[in-house]
Amino acid sequence: MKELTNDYLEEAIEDSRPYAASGKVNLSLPGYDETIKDDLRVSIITTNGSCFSAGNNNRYIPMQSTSKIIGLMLALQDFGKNRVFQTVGMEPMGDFFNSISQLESYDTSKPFNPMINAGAIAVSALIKGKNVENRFNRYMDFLRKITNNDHLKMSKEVYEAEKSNGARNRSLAYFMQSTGTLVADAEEALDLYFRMNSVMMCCHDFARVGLFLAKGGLDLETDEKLIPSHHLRTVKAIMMSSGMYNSSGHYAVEAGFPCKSGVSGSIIGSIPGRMGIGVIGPAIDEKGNSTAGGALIKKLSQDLELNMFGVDYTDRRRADGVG
Ligand SMILES: NC(=O)CC[C@H](N)C(=O)O
Repeated sequence: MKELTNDYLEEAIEDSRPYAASGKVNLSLPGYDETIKDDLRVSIITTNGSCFSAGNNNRYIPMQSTSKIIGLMLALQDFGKNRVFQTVGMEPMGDFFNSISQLESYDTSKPFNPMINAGAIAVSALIKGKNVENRFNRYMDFLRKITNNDHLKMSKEVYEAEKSNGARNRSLAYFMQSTGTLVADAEEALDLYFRMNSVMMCCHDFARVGLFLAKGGLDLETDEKLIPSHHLRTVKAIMMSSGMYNSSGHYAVEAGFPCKSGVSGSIIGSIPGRMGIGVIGPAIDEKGNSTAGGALIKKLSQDLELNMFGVDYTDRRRADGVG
């Protein structure tokens, strides 16, 4: 096993950076262009509080789909598991995250899971509050506590881009309104969903979210328990089965811990009882996952023996030049 140090992470980044070449930057996001294609950064925070990081950018990027795990936590808090999973399924979809056809084919009363767009929009409708503003404030309060970062905020530019590029998400929302799946008005659910996607975070913040899930849902400053462990377990299980969209099976095998990606090139990883990982690598594959970031996640799993299903000693011997 490799030792987790900043130097090790710098090496791991250089090994993984070439994978950016096979990805594309999501040009619909403000500030995203080819010049950032090779960016790669990682932060790791262990449950005993040690921080490690590497990469030469300290970029704040939109959460995009990594927001789906925060929305799910709030909905679970507000309504409990049974009610949430009456609205949204818990099964992997095996198709693209914004699929329209799958919405009708599985069970017309609910989307496959909360990690795809339709599922997250349905979950947004469940978050309590007297209006969108109030619901979003609850989201931000929770997120600021989780990350211990009071400065987090939404980017207006990203939010405007989400709205103007949101035709596909509107189709999903209005379809769900027609079947009675959405418990709020479609435009309101979408507005909250767009805002949640547009919150800007840095790599350290993403790692903090992973750590929060890994370390029992504690406020990192006060040790106050912010969410019951059984909800965290649900969120991590759903991340494992669906967090990397239709590559989730691949990541379950090759990384072996819960991850959630976003089309901004963000990945949150959570290794229960051990650490949270945040990765930023803006070039993504056709499924919406960071190519260099994904390679890095898999490398970290192997080198640091993070696979929850057991360590592959053959790989270790190979890495050590034995056998
Ligand atoms: N996969 C993602 O990160 C999806 C977020 C994107 N803004 C969308 O709604 O389609």
